[in-house]
Amino acid sequence: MAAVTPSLAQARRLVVKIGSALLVDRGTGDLRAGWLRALARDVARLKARGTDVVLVSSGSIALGRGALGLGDGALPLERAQAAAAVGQIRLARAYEEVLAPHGLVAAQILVTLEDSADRRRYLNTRATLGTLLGLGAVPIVNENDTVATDEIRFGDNDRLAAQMAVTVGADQLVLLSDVDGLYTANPQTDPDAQHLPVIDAITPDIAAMAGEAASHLSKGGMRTKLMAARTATGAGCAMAITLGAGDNPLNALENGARCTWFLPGTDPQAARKAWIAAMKPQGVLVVDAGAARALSSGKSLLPAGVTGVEGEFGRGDPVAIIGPDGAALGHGLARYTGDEARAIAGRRSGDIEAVLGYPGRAALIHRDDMAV
Ligand SMILES: Nc1ncnc2c1ncn2[C@@H]1O[C@H](COP(=O)(O)OP(=O)(O)O)[C@@H](O)[C@H]1O
Ligand SMILES: N[C@@H](CCC(=O)OP(=O)(O)O)C(=O)O
Repeated sequence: MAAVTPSLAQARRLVVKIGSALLVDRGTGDLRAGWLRALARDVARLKARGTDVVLVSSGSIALGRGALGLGDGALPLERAQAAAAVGQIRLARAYEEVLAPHGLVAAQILVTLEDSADRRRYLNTRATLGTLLGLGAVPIVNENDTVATDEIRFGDNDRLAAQMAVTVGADQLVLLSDVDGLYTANPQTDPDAQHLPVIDAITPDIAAMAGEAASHLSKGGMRTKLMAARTATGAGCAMAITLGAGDNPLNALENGARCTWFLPGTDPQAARKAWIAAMKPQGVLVVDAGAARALSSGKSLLPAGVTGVEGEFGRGDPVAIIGPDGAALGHGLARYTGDEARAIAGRRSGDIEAVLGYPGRAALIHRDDMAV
């Protein structure tokens, strides 16, 4: 079956990566305000037809270095972090200012690699981003450069953007770049390099084209974009690389501007269910017949339907779900600890606050966090 090339017109949830070079004029260190205003028009158009949009934007170091008089040379990590702290305020305000005339609210999200490696933090980030998108806001994501040391840095926003696409369950990720896609070789140095419009599998040949094998010293470029493509497509998200420098690059992409699409083998929901199903359960929830029926029709698991809880598990940990006859029904991520689950098992959701002494979520396992 021939795979269909994605179109931005079909995106339900879109993540767009915007690099420093697009946002900030290298010569003056100033924000490219006209370009950003045009991008905001693209975003407003997408939002108006119901597409959720998350922007992953760098630019904080580039915007902050001038204010601190740090010149335009390479910076040691601690100075880059200092510049980011100054520039991030300006960056967030710039997005707020260009989105506001379209009636759109900007939200700031700062994360590190550690936040996505830790399941609880990942689930919290996912929940907050989901709430923001549900409220119509436009999350603006960057690395939390203050706390990110080398070991816990994404280091480049290509991989951060792919991780965000996975976190929010995006179906499309667009990397706005200084090149209009992947070529058979670096087009800046090889005049015979051929453009590749669609990649349906990242084979060793494709990796070699991006210079992956060349040198561990070479940074950025296509290597991090291929890493991003692996992460995104593995989670069911299509990824495009397209030229970002012109005005309205998202509009241009939708109208057929040259790009490379990396195709996913699955969809985001199926990929997430497979991820949950593959986890080793830390505990067991036994449910009654009514709850078993509710789960098979795609509903969340409420504490009222739980008749037994086994094991010590934390919030966000995977647990097995067992029916009244002992049959394995599936896996899910618990929203309560084992002790909390034992306390609220068999109780109505409205009683949770009285039982625990603090308010909690209505479901013990949300339907999005379940593989049945
Ligand atoms: N096979 C390839 N196809 C396209 N670009 C390549 C390839 N190999 C290396 N490159 C280089 O990667 C660059 C894009 O990476 P980079 O400059 O880091 O992008 P950005 O700043 O947009 O994140 C291109 O301009 C090109 O010089
Ligand atoms: N987080 C930092 C650096 C991120 C960065 O340089 O990313 P990229 O533009 O993808 O190379 C910033 O905002 O300046």
